[in-house]
Amino acid sequence: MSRDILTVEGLKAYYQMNYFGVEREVRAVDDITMTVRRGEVYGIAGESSSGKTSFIKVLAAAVRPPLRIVDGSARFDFKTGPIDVAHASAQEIEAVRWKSLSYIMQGSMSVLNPVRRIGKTFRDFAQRPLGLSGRAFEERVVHHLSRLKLPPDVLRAYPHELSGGMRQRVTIGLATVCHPEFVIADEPTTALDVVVQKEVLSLIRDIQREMDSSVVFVTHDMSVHANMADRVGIIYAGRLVEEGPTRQMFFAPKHPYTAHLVASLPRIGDTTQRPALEGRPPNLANPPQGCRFHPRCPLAIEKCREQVPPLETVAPDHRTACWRWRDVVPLVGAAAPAGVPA
Ligand SMILES: Nc1ncnc2c1ncn2[C@@H]1O[C@H](COP(=O)(O)OP(=O)(O)OP(=O)(O)O)[C@@H](O)[C@H]1O
Repeated sequence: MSRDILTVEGLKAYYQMNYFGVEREVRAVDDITMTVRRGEVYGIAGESSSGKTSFIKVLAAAVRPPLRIVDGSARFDFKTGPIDVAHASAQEIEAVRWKSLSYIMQGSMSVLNPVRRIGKTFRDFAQRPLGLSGRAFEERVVHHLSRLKLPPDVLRAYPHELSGGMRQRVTIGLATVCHPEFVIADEPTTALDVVVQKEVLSLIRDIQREMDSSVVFVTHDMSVHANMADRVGIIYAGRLVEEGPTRQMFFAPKHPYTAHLVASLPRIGDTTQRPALEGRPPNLANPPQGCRFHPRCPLAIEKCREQVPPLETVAPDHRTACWRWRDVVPLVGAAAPAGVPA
């Protein structure tokens, strides 16, 4: 069995729309190549509309029109065999769904049917993949819920009868009850208050460790990455622009965009103005030539306007797509941002 459980190669997924006869293409995922290891937690960060959700929709085999896979592959190497979710049939996806590959979606209500009791939803999701029925199934679910600190009576409740934090734990329960090898989570704690957020994140981490599953999660909150991820990948305008071990990403970033994301985090006791990044992210229907970050980059030179920088390895496990990575000023020695372990 290879060390990597997921291998993404040259993946492109575009929204293809037709407005009154005019074709329009939004290049939300544009040539992403990366891997995720067994047992690893890989965090994906980037600002709004950079393509994070579109990317993980491909990984979660949840692509629906107008999003279409245009090129590349996303191959999982599960114990039951390999599967390229970018090209698999609905039946092949069905065979790995929940048992091998599961998805914690944005906003817990979207996955919970408001007119169905939680227990019924568990049955819909997990009974077939687990191959259990009756009492054995119920015992398994109740035991799993207890690990999530949820009482058995949630099974009789309707979603609206639970608090936001409980609903989110139910969602995590649904995504993990079959002990999947790979869990994908999209902003799993958005809309929760800080205390519940911490609880939910440590639950995901505990369950991941216990099951030795791999997790890919998306959040724009860098302090969550600092505390959860083994490695972090930064997406800018549909492309992976840097990835590396979490600590290095915070203290020795090699891409000016990552350096900006880290520098703009608040630091305890520091009241100086945070540097603002000028300009807006590019329109993905018509992205700029060369490096997509060049119109906003303080280090941009002529070459950046003309040539796309390849993702090159600059340190063990650390890759960046920047012609000027040697000139990116690291934050080593600076105070750790709030919420980031020093
Ligand atoms: N259903 C859709 N139809 C057309 N374009 C879309 C659709 N959904 C997203 N897009 C576009 O695709 C691009 C990437 O969006 P995506 O939601 O993947 O970004 P994101 O990084 O997850 O953003 P956020 O953090 O706000 O969720 C954006 O330009 C967005 O406007």
